[in-house]
Amino acid sequence: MNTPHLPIEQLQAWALLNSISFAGTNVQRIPQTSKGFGLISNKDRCGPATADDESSRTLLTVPHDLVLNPAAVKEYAKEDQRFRDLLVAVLPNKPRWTVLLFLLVQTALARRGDSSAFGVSNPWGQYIKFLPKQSDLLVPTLWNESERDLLKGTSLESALEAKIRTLRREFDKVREVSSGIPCWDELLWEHEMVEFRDWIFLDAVYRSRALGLPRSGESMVPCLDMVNHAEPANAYYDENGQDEVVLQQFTGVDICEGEEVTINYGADKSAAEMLYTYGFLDTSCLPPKETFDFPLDLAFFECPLTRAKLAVFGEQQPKIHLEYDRHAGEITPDLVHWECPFAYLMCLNEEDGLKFVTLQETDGKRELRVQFQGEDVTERAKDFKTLILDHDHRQIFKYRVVMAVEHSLSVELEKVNARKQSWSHGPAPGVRLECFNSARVLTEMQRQILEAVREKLEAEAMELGNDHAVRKLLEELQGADESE
Ligand SMILES: C[S@@+](CC[C@H](N)C(=O)[O-])C[C@H]1O[C@@H](n2cnc3c(N)ncnc32)[C@H](O)[C@@H]1O
Repeated sequence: MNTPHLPIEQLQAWALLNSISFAGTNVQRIPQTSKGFGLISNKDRCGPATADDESSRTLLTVPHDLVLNPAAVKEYAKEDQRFRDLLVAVLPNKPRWTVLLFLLVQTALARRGDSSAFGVSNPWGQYIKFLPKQSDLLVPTLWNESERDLLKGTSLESALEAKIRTLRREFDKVREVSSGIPCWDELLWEHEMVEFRDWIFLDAVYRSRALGLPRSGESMVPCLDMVNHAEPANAYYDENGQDEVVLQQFTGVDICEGEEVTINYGADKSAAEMLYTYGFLDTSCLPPKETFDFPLDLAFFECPLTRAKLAVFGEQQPKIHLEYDRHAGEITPDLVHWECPFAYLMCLNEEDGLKFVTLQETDGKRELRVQFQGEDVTERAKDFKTLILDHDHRQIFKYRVVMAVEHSLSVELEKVNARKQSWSHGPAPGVRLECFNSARVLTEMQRQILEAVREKLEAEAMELGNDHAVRKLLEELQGADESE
């Protein structure tokens, strides 16, 4: 079901009604781009040389009570008994979830049309009608299956799968709990007013439009969330002495009549993060450090202790973290860096001095502890890279780690390389050009980094292979293979 939309020309009237002031700016569609709407200056503005004259630099002011964040939703719930019941029943365990629940209810009310029977009306009930349509939001959780396939072999493949699983769990819980409350069952489910795709959409909306306010924290601010990203940007947001959210022109920066007003969504965000969060990649201003994670392939170790190792490490899907220092130059093995703390624990066995014990606590609970060379090291489970340094076989352990990480990266590279040819054919039917282009840029960038890390790992394996103990181990393994 679609949410009714309001033409963007009506935004000024909605803003006036809610005491938002645009100071010589207005929201318009940005032509010849896939940006959607943006904020445009209606006049020439010479950037003041100093920060003193705050009011002349102000482009937009939004009252504090329109800011949407978990605290604001809790305030709203104080006035609206039925929503409060829903919140208490669902018991969202993450603050973000509280906001999504609020937006889901506003969506259902907007679709129903007559919301008078359903509690306290809220400006967001109208504002959500100015938000992009689901088909216009290019955040990858909303890409179709063929588009998502393009991200196979990139760091976003497993991140997206995990995210969709989490969203599914959340939505199922909302559905299960709210259908047990008659008024919410009627509004949300009786006429299938909302569905899973709405939950994915609202998550994408909040992720791509929330800003980190200095005092109020992560929040969505109506109208300010119409401002697009640029690097360098010509404006920034802040909270003033009256608790209002203000958009300010940078000192010393001019903005011409008709020019777009922009902010910076985060100078340190990697390409993958930009695509995941906002659905676009701006290759003209990539951050100095590119960082991303890949899952470590646990099957490689064929280890019966895997579950115990994961439990003491405290992660279910440990990652290999990769970094590339873009400012230092082209992508080469000496400018890339890898980390995988779990692999150092994963590569150890009982014969290396690793032991798991369960302790009975005074309250009857049992606790899993890990020992290494006779010492309890549970609190240092993430630091086996250091713990192995005193061991006679440290070079062998490092060799195992390098081989395991190289194997995992090779699996990803194989997936990426398998699709290399298809990029030259352009997007397949049903794949949007913007998604195709973003996926191609991300894939190629990460492929080059993966190749450089793999080269580095090969060099590290070669160096470790010169170690006497490692050579002996390799000869033994080779002997065992030949005798099989
Ligand atoms: C905070 S909203 C900005 C308002 C949005 N353009 C709209 O029409 O509602 C963020 C979204 O705007 C788009 N966007 C912002 N900056 C962009 C840029 N530099 N290039 C392409 N899209 C951009 C992306 O779709 C992003 O998810």
